[in-house]
Amino acid sequence: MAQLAVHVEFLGEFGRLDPAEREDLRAALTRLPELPLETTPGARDDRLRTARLTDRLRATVAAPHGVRLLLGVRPDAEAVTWAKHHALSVNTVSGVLEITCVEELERLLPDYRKAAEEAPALLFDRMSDAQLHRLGISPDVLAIARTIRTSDQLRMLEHVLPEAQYTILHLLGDGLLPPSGTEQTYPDDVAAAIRRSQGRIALVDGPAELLELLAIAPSRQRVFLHPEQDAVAYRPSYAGPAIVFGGPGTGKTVTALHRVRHLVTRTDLPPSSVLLTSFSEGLAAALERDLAQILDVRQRLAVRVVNVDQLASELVSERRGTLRYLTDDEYTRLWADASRRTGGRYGPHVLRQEWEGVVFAQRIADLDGYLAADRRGRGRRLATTQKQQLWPGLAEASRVLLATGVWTPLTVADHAAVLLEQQPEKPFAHVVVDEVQDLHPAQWRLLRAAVAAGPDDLFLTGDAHQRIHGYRVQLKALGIDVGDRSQRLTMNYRTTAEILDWALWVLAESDSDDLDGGIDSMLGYRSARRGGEPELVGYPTAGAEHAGLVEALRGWHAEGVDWREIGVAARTPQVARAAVAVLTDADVPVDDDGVTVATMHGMKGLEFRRVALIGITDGAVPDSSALTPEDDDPLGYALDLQQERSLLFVAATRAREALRISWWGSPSSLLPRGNPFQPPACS
Ligand SMILES: Nc1ncnc2c1ncn2[C@@H]1O[C@H](COP(=O)(O)OP(=O)(O)OP(=O)(O)O)[C@@H](O)[C@H]1O
Repeated sequence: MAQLAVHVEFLGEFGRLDPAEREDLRAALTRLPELPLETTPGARDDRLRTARLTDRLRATVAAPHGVRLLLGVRPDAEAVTWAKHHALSVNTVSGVLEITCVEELERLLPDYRKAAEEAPALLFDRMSDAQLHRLGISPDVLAIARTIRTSDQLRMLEHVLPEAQYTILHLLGDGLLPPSGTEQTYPDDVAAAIRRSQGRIALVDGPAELLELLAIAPSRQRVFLHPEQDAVAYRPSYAGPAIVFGGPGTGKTVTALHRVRHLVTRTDLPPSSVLLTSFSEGLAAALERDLAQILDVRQRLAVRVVNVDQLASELVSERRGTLRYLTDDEYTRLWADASRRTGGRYGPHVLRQEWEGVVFAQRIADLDGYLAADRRGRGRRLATTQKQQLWPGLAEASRVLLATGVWTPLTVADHAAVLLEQQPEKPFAHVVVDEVQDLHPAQWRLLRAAVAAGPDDLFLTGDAHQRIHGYRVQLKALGIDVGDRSQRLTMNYRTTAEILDWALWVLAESDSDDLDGGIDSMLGYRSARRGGEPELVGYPTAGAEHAGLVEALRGWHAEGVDWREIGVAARTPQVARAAVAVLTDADVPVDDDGVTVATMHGMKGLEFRRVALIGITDGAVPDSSALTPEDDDPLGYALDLQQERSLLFVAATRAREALRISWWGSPSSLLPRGNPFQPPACS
């Protein structure tokens, strides 16, 4: 009987299916050894076959002599097209199996060549064909590599090129790999290459072992890392702080978890010497749960998982006893008072933003300091007289918040930072932070002070496009210099191409800051999967929208979607609460065993099979109370509006397979109309 094998890409896909679908497939896959393998007329490579699994699904299988390698499971016609367009080969340098979308390479080459003729410089100009060949670049990949102008253009080819070759080109393009190689070449023996590709392919003894493998596939942190993620998470050492960017669902959290794993397996570390943190309690709890799955008990002891506010509160209350925090109402009153101190010239929202984002962010103590302050990224420039008018309100806020013994999470973070800055011994040997885009400078100072500067001190992951708490920072100014240790993940494993494209369009502005004074572009983000277009539904009244929501959720459930796999997101807590009441009345479960209903802020870090965004109504989204008045400060208004887009973007990208957006009355002005995006041909 042929040797059975499974590609890890399939294990990832399998893990994302819902339990019922997994069960059906599991049963069908036990028959894989004896299923008839069909060739595809006109196929590029007759070793790529398909096998019918269910009425709707086919397996794609690589079947060189003596091996059956399961590559994926796709709807009938899609599987056949996939098998027709791809080809197998052996990497000449590493000897691993390669899969190339030959059809797409050939389709793109003429246009790429034409564009390259007009380009002043190309990405691999400084390397000879022989050098690239010695690194394992095959002739067909070389042909297209010779037309590439930028790293971003290369990223768009990620799913067209063989994985190992793409990774080499990607590292070369970013200057992370010296252009040396080897003369050794492996022969074109695909069966041997499969046996050699242990990192990406699991060999199994038979159906029983295949089932065992499928049983561990569903856990999110047990994914086999993509080479792009692996290179980042398991790099032996970084000379200083390192940062990883990536769009939603690109595996930043998974990569952060594996970095922690690398740090604790590399050397024996004392208990709690690695800090793994994120900005909210819920996110830290999820990190803690996921980490336990990839570390043994001894390794787990070396890691402290806690959110930034909790860490700060522990450090400060150790010295100051129980801390009294301002309530939300007191905080609102504080800004109303501050506004009065400016003679009502500036509103509470503007004062709060100016104090949190400039005065407190930069530890400014007096008017002279404020007049000299750098306000980059904070909206419009302020004239000296305007700053003088604002100052009494800002000084009043500083007096209450810094001198009266009441606290907010941000003032606690800053105080904790001061305590750690003064202490020569730092509490952690390594600090790993997820979702860094939402941290305030005071929190950054705390994290900087929690670990001595040096190799592998800070490992950061985030996405400026998902910033929903509005603090823009320049890391260098906060003592965190990432130098050239900034990397990007581009493959979205969560969302379908259709949902991602729609969400990117909502974002409207494709570029955002990269926390380092540069730009983080969305160019090159790709989805591993395809699905239906997002559904957009308008209703005449709020009552009708509620009825439509109940009907839609019941429909999803009837199609076999578990209630727990459905998320409903609203812009405000009031809209979310109204939805909970309506769903409860309609006997739709809304609790730990039911549908999750949350605000868009609360959706961060979660993922669901299907998501409904509700109340996306003109006047409600964007939320006018979150916007700086446009007349007061047009640039501040634009920044706030971008943040409202980011909120919609975050909420939309929680959906794995289906997204529904509804409103009543007129739709929100943030919703795109029509859809000019086409998903990539070769996903
Ligand atoms: N290499 C991989 N193979 C298969 N699945 C993966 C891989 N990497 C990540 N995933 C899956 O993709 C999903 C998103 O991963 P993760 O939460 O780490 O992304 P993220 O970049 O942190 O997302 P976001 O910024 O939207 O919160 C998870 O379900 C995860 O298991």
